[in-house]
Amino acid sequence: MGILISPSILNSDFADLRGELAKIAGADYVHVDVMDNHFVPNLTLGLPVVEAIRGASPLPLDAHLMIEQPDRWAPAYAEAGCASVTFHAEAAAAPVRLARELRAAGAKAGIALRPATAIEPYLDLLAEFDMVLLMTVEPGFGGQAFLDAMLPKISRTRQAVESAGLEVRVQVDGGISRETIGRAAEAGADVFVAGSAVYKADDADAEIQALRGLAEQACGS
Ligand SMILES: O=C(CO)[C@H](O)[C@H](O)COP(=O)(O)O
Ligand SMILES: [Fe+2]
Repeated sequence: MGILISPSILNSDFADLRGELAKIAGADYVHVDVMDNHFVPNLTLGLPVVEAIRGASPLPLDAHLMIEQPDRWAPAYAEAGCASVTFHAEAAAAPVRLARELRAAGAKAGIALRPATAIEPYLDLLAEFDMVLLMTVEPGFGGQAFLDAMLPKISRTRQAVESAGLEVRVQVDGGISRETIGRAAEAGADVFVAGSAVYKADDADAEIQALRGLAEQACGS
């Protein structure tokens, strides 16, 4: 299905979001980290800012909701025009019902797992989702080190997707850089969130293309 790069704006300059969005024109998505200070110990932005980002960038939005009660709040992100809405398995009361609501509202539905959450209970539900987001750091902050211990989970997820004949994307989020993207791609990830790596680079778009090249090389596409 091809490699997708979804830069996270978490560590960009929030005082100049329009300028920061313009730097990543060569990306496939804009990854927007919504944190509520309950599910994770950090507070970022919510629906009004997501709506403003949607108006300021032609790229599709990839919303990563690190919030409690996604069953109650997530559909509004689909209705606001996010192309993809991902909620955490640990916070959702009824993940299948919520995924169906997101799809009915016209968004792709994603389910995210913290590093310590096993993928196995969700494998029989894969057809309900367009994407599985495997966190490769503890959610809450950008700039953390990639957890190599997540590589077997990425492989098991990819194997399950393939053996079920599904077209579910496997997204990795946290610590993705030129140093780590190849290992994640080799394990089977095909959507890569990169925050610090992209926004710390002198040329964000060139960094996106470098990351894309390394991922393609690693998975032989
Ligand atoms: O969901 C996240 C944190 O919870 C961010 O998307 C992620 O950390 C991206 O930043 P970086 O590439 O710097 O790790
Ligand atoms: Fe994220």
